[in-house]
Amino acid sequence: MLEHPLPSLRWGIIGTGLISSWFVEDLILDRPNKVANHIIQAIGGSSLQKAQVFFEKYPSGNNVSVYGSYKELYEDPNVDIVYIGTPHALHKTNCLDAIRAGKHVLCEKAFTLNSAEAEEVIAEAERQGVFVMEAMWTRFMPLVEKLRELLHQEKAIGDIHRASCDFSLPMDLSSFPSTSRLKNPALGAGSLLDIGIYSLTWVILAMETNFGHEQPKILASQVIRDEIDIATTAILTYSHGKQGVVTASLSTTSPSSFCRIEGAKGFVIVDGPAASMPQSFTVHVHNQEPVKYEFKAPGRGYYWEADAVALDISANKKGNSVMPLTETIRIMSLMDEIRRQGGAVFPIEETV
Ligand SMILES: NC(=O)C1=CN([C@@H]2O[C@H](COP(=O)(O)OP(=O)(O)OC[C@H]3O[C@@H](n4cnc5c(N)ncnc54)[C@H](OP(=O)(O)O)[C@@H]3O)[C@@H](O)[C@H]2O)C=CC1
Ligand SMILES: O=C1OC[C@@H](O)[C@H](O)[C@H]1O
Repeated sequence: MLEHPLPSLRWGIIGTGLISSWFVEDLILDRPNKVANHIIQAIGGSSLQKAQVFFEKYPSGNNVSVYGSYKELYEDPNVDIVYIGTPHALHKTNCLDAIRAGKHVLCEKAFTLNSAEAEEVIAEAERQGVFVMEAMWTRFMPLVEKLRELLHQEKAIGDIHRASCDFSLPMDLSSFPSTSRLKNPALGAGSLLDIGIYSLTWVILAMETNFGHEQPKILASQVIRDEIDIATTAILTYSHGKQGVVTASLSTTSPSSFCRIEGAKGFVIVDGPAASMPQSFTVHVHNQEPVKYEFKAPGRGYYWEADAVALDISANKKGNSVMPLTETIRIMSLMDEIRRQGGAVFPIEETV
């Protein structure tokens, strides 16, 4: 019998910072049971020197084109999809430019600064007939798939009543330059879009069998310092008294047990170095021995989202079912509401 070749995707990477390096390192990993081939076709930086340094530090093949502008990368006919690893405030423009050049797009979280920007990007992708997805990589981890199966199909802890998740990462912002994406409000800095988005995602993964079936009410508070939210707390209240508690802070450190999900018959604790990187979870059912599920894999795990994208594009899909575009818009709207109550405003929003 003839074997079908694996789908192949030729990636153009824009932004030569931290996440682009992690993404490239994972994509070029030699790993077992691959479902797609990922080719790093091009690297685009804001200068040729930055792109060259990135390429030399993370060598990803012999035929990689190295560009000193994003525009050149968008115009490269050998690039199928653009991976956007730039600060939040640039995502809208970077997405629109790539999409208008006819490229598929995988854009880092948070997808844009707000839901209006997300809608604009998604509408343009629809018009151009290209694939687009927010790179919320944690959703694609086998751990999350197994956890959701246990919570929502098998009802391992019965009806879920509450979930709480924390992502806190102490940052000495005073030591960062004002140009840092983690400090500069004009680049979309703040606890919510950078790390609170993971806490929000976990609460939604735990509480919602069907994403967006019910829109929770939000009660939120933020601590604003030097024009950015350095801490965010939001309570999501669903009908029948179910609640989710979302926390994020740039002053404290999350516990390794960063998420707790409570149901009528027991609870689940999720562990890992951060809410973005879960490694295990333990199911505690009343009067039974706890059961621990551990997940080990090579690298960091960015290839799962990349594999999903490759399979979707080879099937001619324009969006993904694990991170649907409607869900990206809804997450951005929930964060809009959290910021409306909490007080975080991005400079570009003050002028509209
Ligand atoms: N999924 C995950 O696990 C993670 C996701 N992220 C997300 O990735 C994105 C980028 O974060 P991260 O890699 O940490 O950021 P970095 O600051 O490390 O890198 C961002 C890159 O964007 C480019 N860039 C373009 N314009 C600017 C500008 N005005 N200021 C700063 N950089 C600029 C730069 O590369 P160049 O100049 O060469 O174009 C820069 O190196 C964010 O959306 C963040 O939320 C971040 C960390 C982990
Ligand atoms: O997505 C992220 O996860 C890890 C954090 O270090 C980073 O700031 C954030 O962008």
